[in-house]
Amino acid sequence: MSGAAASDVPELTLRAVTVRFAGLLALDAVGFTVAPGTIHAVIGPNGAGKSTCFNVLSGVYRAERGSVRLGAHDLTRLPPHRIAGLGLARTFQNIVLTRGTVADNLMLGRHVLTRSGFAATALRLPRVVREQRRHRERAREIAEFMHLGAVFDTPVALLPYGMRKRVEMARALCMEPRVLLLDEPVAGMNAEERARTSDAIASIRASLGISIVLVEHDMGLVMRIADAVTVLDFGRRIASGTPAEVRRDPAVIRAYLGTGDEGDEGEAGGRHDPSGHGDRSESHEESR
Ligand SMILES: Nc1ncnc2c1ncn2[C@@H]1O[C@H](COP(=O)(O)OP(=O)(O)OP(=O)(O)O)[C@@H](O)[C@H]1O
Repeated sequence: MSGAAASDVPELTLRAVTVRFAGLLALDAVGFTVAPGTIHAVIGPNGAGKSTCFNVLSGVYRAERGSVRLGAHDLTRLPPHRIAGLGLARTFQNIVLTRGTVADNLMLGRHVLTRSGFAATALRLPRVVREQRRHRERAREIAEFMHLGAVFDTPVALLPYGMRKRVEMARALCMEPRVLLLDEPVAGMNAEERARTSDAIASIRASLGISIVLVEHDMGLVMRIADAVTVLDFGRRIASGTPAEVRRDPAVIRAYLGTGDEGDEGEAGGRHDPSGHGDRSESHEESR
């Protein structure tokens, strides 16, 4: 499937981003760069600041200090719809679609790109009908690409959980983003759904050439598909590099296992093995 030309995908850069909630430093001068066309994972134990980072990138939270840039554009003070309009689409961790068919949900994603105004749409002018048809064709193409072609006209409520999460990803792709933010895309999935979604993410990068920023607790997935990893702990960037580099970084191992003192592991709830051999995805399965 065709997507953004590689030259269209700009670098995404966070510089010294600081976010504070009533005195708590959720992000403390965090910076990293997402190279065009790469999968960049942001990992870290619970409460490390990953979601806050995503919310700053998508304009939901505003940085107290620092900046976010997408190529020539300064996103730091822009509202979410302007950021989306510049080509940054996101999925949400806890949203499970329940309404409409797959096609309806994907067409919502096309809404950002629709030119016709309310009156023209209500009057069903020929050019509006043509535009709608074009959007629907593209939505179907994206559905096929995400292995959802067979259920294009099926109500999402009838689909299994893993497929609904893929519909959400397809909806974000329907915005024709240059950067896709995926917030825990495999949380709650069983092993088969995880494998399918992981393949889908890898083919988005390979076929569309867009950048992907990924927050994920499933270390196996991160180690398999990420090109670069930024590790946060208590709001600070403690490491960055390739998956192989960060998995053997002593600061990362300490962060995931607690202080390193014996018997400390139990207390460090939510701290997991960054090696990718044991991950907490099993607990997600239990929680479904
Ligand atoms: N809206 C908010 N108001 C107050 N504190 C917040 C808010 N959002 C996040 N925090 C706090 O900021 C810190 C970072 O939270 P954040 O959700 O970004 O971490 P996380 O790495 O995404 O964690 P998890 O893996 O559990 O989702 C935590 O201490 C959290 O309690």
